[in-house]
Amino acid sequence: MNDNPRQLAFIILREVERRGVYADIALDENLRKADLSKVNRRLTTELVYGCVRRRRSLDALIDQFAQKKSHQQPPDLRIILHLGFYQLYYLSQIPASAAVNTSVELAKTNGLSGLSGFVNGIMREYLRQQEKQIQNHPILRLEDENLIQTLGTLYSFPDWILEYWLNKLGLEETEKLCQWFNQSPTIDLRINALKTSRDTVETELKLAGINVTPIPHLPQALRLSGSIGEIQNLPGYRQGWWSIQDSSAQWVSHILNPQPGEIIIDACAAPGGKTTHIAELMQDTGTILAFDRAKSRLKKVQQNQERLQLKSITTQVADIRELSEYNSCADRVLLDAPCSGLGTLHRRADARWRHTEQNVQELSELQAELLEKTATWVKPGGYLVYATCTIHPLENETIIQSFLSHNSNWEINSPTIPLQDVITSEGYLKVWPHRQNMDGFFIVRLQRISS
Ligand SMILES: C[S@@+](CC[C@H](N)C(=O)[O-])C[C@H]1O[C@@H](n2cnc3c(N)ncnc32)[C@H](O)[C@@H]1O
Repeated sequence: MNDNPRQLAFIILREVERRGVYADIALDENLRKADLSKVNRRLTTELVYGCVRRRRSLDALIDQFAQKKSHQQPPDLRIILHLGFYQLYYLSQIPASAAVNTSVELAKTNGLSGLSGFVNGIMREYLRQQEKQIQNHPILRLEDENLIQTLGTLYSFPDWILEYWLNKLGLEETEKLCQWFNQSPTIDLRINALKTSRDTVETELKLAGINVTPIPHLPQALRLSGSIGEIQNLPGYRQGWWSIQDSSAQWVSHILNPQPGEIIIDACAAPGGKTTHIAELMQDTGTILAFDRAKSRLKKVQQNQERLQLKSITTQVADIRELSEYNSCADRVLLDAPCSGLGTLHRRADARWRHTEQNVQELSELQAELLEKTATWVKPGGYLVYATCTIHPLENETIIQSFLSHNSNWEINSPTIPLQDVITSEGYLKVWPHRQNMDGFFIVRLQRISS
């Protein structure tokens, strides 16, 4: 058992930085084993996600105050300095003395007693500089001559992502997007209209002391803010009144526009956020085939179907590239494609460091292959919705343009929705997070106009 949030954060960060474990998985596993108060759980979570997200900025502080560069420091010491600087630079509620003393303690308890004086010295030097700091001269020193590196140091993103955003959005919007991705994510609910109404859920949540606001233009969406506690304990969860789903993702099934009684294929369905939405929109009539190659994730589709008390979904574990049946048999197909998730960087602290231009390219090839395959399942006159939670064109526009260039029997069927400013002239729905205040998304509806 570990009841020290900083020591636990150190252990988790070591798993993330040195063994490559996903931050959310390492955090969940360790929090489950630990015996922490609610306050200390929150602090551990903040420290882990904060240090992972701000790694580049924290390294820049080490580079600025130590003689050796961050990557030359002993790996455990670097983690301890990240934790210390994160508290000093980003967490105003933690007294500086507590940040320094606990970091020194961390060095001593983790086999780095000989370097505890160095930890103390570097953090006190930071505080001395901070005292001297004049307004408009931030303590984090920026290399003004290179804009991408300046932004990278300040907002902690890799160069290749910043370069793309700068080209696409310009400086002002890029900064807004960086700031947006560096905040903690909000939680949106999608109300199960077959069980209850949005007003009822809103009232019940407010009675339970939760801050909640309806989201404009989306009839089933509510946004929660502030302290929420365990999701499973919120009113209506066990009764299947709602699911957690970001507002952007809720647009996908509305744009698919499934009709009662139809045959729908959800090609990459797990864990079932959109599959269950489709079933709800179809009044739970008709047939929904939900495929996914990940067996354990597909189980969640079944669990969600049971909790929401739906019955029209049939699941099948499959790599869809290997399915030979289903030719021209579906009224509508949803391809919610595997993607880099570059529109949801605020949700996964380490995602910005895991992806590379190379792996976006590889994903793009897989997406093109999945689109060719799933298009064969649609009846003449039927629809296919292609969606991703990335804002990278290689995974979005490029895939669709290439598909249309050699499939003349398909065209874009531009959706009419109340939020018309997110529909481009080509008919794509593109959500930029900092503009619409929701996850970044790309959605397009295609129609098979002839056989
Ligand atoms: C974006 S996620 C789907 C999210 C889901 N639609 C939802 O709303 O909950 C993409 C999914 O594609 C699945 N996948 C990737 N390649 C696949 C393939 N070749 N065949 C079937 N499923 C695949 C992954 O296992 C993953 O669950």
